[in-house]
Amino acid sequence: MNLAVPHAPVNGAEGSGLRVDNITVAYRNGHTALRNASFAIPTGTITALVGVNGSGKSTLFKSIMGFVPLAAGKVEIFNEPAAKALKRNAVAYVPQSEDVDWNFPVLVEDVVMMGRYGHMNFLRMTRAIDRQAVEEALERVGMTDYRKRQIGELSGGQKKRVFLARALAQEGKMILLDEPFTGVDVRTEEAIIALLQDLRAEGRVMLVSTHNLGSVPRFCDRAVLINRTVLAAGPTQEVFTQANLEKAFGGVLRQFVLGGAELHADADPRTVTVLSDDEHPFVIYGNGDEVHEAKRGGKAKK
Ligand SMILES: Nc1ncnc2c1ncn2[C@@H]1O[C@H](COP(=O)(O)OP(=O)(O)OP(=O)(O)O)[C@@H](O)[C@H]1O
Repeated sequence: MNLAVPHAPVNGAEGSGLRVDNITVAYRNGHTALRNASFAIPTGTITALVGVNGSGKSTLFKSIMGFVPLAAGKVEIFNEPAAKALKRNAVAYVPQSEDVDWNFPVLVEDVVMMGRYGHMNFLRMTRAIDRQAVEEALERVGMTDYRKRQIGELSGGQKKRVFLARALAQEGKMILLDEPFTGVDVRTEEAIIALLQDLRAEGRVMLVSTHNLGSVPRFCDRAVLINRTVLAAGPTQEVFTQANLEKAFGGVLRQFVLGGAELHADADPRTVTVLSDDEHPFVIYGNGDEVHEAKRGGKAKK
């Protein structure tokens, strides 16, 4: 297990993407949502951000984006202070659906164009290069046909795609995605995962919060487990273990184990363990060393 420590080394050959160094975030009502949280992730990777409701995932995204102030600690992006990287548009943020006002009357193509604002001058005159970036981004998420639709008229999955397109149009080297799979069907989830994998191949760095535990080992190289602080962070194989998930989720985690005569006709001692916080479960076969993808739509029993 690779417990997060301040200044944890990032993988040798890869560059430093994000370094969260001992941050504490307290809201105005006095609630400390994160305390002494530290982890580091390299470029060219996808990192899962996992934790129970209220564990501080959205707070972490907002503190990286500079939307909430840090009471202590610092965030570095691509080896420079976060504020500097944010100013040069290096970070794109796809917020949780609940954080967006869908009644705001705006066309799909205008939402995607917002990703270009940081590339424009203060008059926000769109240039051919901006229009081309919007077109390419819409094409990449399969939403070209919806460009003239009002954003509020789209389904949950379509809205997510549009916000992904906005992040693409921004050309951010780092993309933060807050629960991109919530409320989307399996096909859209697969499409989003394929897109994230392409972006990883381009050398970008992505931090993705999700409750779909079963999907994490399939597409995330790394995982950060949080509950008001970072409990564990590092490569998925080392960090995304039953013991760490139990630590992160406590009583919220549902678990059932199949073994003995229920599973085998012989004396094979191996078991199937299903862990879920009620989205796609995480299935472990054997003694925890072998990880198998969860069967889609499966639900764990208490
Ligand atoms: N603006 C705010 N003012 C005060 N407290 C807040 C504010 N936003 C969040 N909190 C509190 O901070 C804690 C962390 O919230 P946060 O939204 O970061 O959790 P989360 O892990 O993203 O949860 P979920 O999985 O439900 O989205 C919660 O206890 C929440 O009530």
